Amino acid sequence: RALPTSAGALRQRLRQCAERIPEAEAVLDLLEKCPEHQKKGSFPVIVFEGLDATGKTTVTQAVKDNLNGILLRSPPACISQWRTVFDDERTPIKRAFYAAGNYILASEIAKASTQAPVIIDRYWHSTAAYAIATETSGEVQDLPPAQDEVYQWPEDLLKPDLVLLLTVDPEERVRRLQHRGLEKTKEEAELEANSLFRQRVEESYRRMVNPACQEVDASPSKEEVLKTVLQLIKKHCAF
Ligand SMILES: Nc1ncnc2c1ncn2[C@@H]1O[C@H](COP(=O)(O)OP(=O)(O)O)[C@@H](O)[C@H]1O
Ligand SMILES: Nc1ccn([C@H]2C[C@H](O)[C@@H](COP(=O)(O)OP(=O)(O)O)O2)c(=O)n1
Repeated sequence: RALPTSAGALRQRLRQCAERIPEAEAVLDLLEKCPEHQKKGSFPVIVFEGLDATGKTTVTQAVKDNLNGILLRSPPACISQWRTVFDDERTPIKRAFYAAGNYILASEIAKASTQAPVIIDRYWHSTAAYAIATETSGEVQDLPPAQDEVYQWPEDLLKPDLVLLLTVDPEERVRRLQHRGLEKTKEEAELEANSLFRQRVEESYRRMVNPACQEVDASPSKEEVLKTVLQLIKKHCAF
């Protein structure tokens, strides 16, 4: 399968292409500096997932301000300048890059969660959901069955305390995309053109387990969504 699900597997894949792609060597160097099996600090780690334009950037910023937290994202800033290089590569190499981003992010999370609540814009669930949706075609019924191991969290990757999946109804999502007009990744362009792909990504998010995502209807106003999210955090994360 295209998605490597351990640090060892993704390192091996990056090593195989490092001679041809110098950026892969650079990612490997950064990975090397991250100790394996990172442990969380005592502050909660809260992840926001969802399709493009569901409001992740908006709500993560607001939650960060509200909780005096630290905001992180996957892929992390230290490798995001190489994103365009890997987005143009074959699927297995591209997936290894995003997977590596999550492992590098884990060491940032470990450190930050000793200091303050950590809010994260995309993490493993995004890497998995986009990979699964890209490898299948057609309807959500054609996805791997619900109990398949592709929906499992990697054993050696730091787990968050809470994962909130933001969903908006399709009409509202198109409205938000149109209002924004930022440059989109190739995959996001396809996503817009192909609503079946969008459905497969969202259904894959819903099937993820250990930890599973908790779905939040992000169609209401920014204030309403923030209120709902803060209540969920209060309920699930004692701090
Ligand atoms: N609850 C909301 N109601 C209406 N518009 C919103 C809401 N949340 C975000 N938006 C707008 O929708 C667009 C996409 O939001 P953004 O936070 O960038 O999403 P993402 O990070 O998930 O791609 C932005 O123009 C943003 O201002
Ligand atoms: N942790 C992550 C984050 C993004 N990806 C991939 C999946 C998609 O191809 C894109 C989506 O990223 P994009 O830049 O559109 O995300 P935003 O909505 O701007 O936050 O990146 C990933 O595989 N793993």
